[in-house]
Amino acid sequence: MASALIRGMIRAGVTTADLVSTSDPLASTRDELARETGITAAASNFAMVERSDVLVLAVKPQSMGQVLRELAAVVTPDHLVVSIAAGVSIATISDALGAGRRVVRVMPNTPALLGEGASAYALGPNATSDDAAVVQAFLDSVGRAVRVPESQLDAVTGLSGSGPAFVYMIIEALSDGGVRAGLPRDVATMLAAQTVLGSARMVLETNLHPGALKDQVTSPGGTTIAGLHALERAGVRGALIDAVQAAAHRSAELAAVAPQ
Ligand SMILES: NC(=O)C1=CN([C@@H]2O[C@H](COP(=O)(O)OP(=O)(O)OC[C@H]3O[C@@H](n4cnc5c(N)ncnc54)[C@H](O)[C@@H]3O)[C@@H](O)[C@H]2O)C=CC1
Ligand SMILES: O=C(O)[C@@H]1CCC=N1
Repeated sequence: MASALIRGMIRAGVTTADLVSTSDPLASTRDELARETGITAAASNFAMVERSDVLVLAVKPQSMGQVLRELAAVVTPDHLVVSIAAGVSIATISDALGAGRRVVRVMPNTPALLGEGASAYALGPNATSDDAAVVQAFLDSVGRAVRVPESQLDAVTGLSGSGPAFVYMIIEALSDGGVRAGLPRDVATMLAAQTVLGSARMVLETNLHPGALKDQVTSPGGTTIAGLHALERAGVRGALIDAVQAAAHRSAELAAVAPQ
């Protein structure tokens, strides 16, 4: 996820490679990212803190405890700390880093790589309006971003954080449908992906309700209503609601198991 954000931000021109550093205990990971993007690889998290104003914590929730312990001695109120870890609360991060630390919690998603991310963020009690502006600009450069109360971030994680995987599965299944109906795989996958992309843009750019746009496609006694009936019989709406709810629930569970 960090790689997608770094590449997306440099691609958008909101920062330049010489202003970004990465640290990762896996030398191959940090060196490859540095080589491919032109950013600097730091030898340790400690070295990163010394040279940075904004620290983005992009490790697995299960690794956050260790990282926060490493950083506690060196992070000051002069740093803005941005966490993208699912399920790790602002209170957990603030408690580990010490009083007065400026913390923002973000839930991005991987299409940020292409400037099409969907992100939400919440401010910790010491984060300033300038910090909000920095994070908003950083996320706007890689897609759309919205500020929410922290209590909504598990729901965001279930919807847009995990959502790309749900959509990829839908695209793969639509492509299977095309193949089942006789199309070559490459044609089917292109048509499926472009149909999802175009439909998403229709929702965002016409501001019409998705149900109204659905009705525009659906002729009386036609092909679309036959397909919609099959989807309703299979419970697709319920399955997608369950998927988002399950992922949101898991995000809340990670809060309990994450940094110890
Ligand atoms: N993958 C996704 O679509 C999204 C992930 N996230 C969050 O982003 C975070 C990272 O997830 P991924 O990028 O998928 O995982 P990843 O496993 O691809 O990346 C985590 C990186 O952290 C490094 N790392 C481990 N311990 C470290 C330490 N002590 N110091 C510095 N680096 C360390 C690992 O070597 C690895 O390169 C997670 O907390 C996840 O919840 C949030 C939104 C979307
Ligand atoms: O699966 C995960 O835990 C991460 C968080 C959101 C997307 N991927």
